[in-house]
Amino acid sequence: MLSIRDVAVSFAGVRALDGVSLEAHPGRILGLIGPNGSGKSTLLNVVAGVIAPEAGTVLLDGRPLPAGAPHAVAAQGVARTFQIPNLARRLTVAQNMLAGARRQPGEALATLLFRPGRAQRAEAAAVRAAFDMLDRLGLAHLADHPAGSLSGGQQKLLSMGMAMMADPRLILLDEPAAGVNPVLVAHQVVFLKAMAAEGRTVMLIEHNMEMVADVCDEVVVLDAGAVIARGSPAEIRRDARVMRSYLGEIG
Ligand SMILES: Nc1ncnc2c1ncn2[C@@H]1O[C@H](COP(=O)(O)OP(=O)(O)OP(=O)(O)O)[C@@H](O)[C@H]1O
Repeated sequence: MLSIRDVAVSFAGVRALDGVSLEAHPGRILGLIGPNGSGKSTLLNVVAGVIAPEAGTVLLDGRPLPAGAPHAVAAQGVARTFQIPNLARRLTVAQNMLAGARRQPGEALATLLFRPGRAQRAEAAAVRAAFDMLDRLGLAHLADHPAGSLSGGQQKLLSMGMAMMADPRLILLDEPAAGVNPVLVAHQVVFLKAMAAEGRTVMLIEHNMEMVADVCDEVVVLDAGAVIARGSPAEIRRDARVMRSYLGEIG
């Protein structure tokens, strides 16, 4: 379980997060919504260890996640995607997917020198896992294409798969549906539900309210750096305060 407790962040004296607390549970998908500038990305960056909060803690399964140390946070089983996918555009789709795999034993020099068979087996398993993931995402037919030649939506799907290759306990997604056509959003929905069904905790920032309603078990609404509502997607749609702060975007 992810527990965010009383997290506060300021930028040059401006409060971006003002004592935010929330919980996200394994096997469930939590949506984080709110108007532009309400602090959603900042909160994601705190959890991912990119921003060290000036107050508050983030716990994963009861243990504090290191603050301001993204690699250490990733090593605890936290993966994320970005608004703009972080891909090696000239490498193939399959090579990108492989790069998402958790450090393989083959990368350790000692293993390579003294246990070459083990390193080879691990590499073969990683290649299989990468192709399985491409299959799940409906991208297998593009395996040999440069990642940069994919559509924006396909790149977002690829980056989701890459994040999943590390077998994370917690996955953080920043606007996966933005600029993506409805067919690929439907792929994302199926994929995210499957990830949650495997017992992972999923937290996503999303402006696409149709996707939020479709995929999220629970929604937390931020406004001006504070949580103003939480509940099921249906409850959030009925919340008058949310409607007031968020009317233009909730549709
Ligand atoms: N690196 C930064 N330096 C200064 N101010 C920042 C920085 N990052 C965010 N902010 C400010 O913090 C507040 C919260 O921003 P944040 O990006 O977290 O909001 P958001 O809800 O993710 O917005 P959006 O939906 O537009 O992505 C905003 O007022 C923003 O201008």
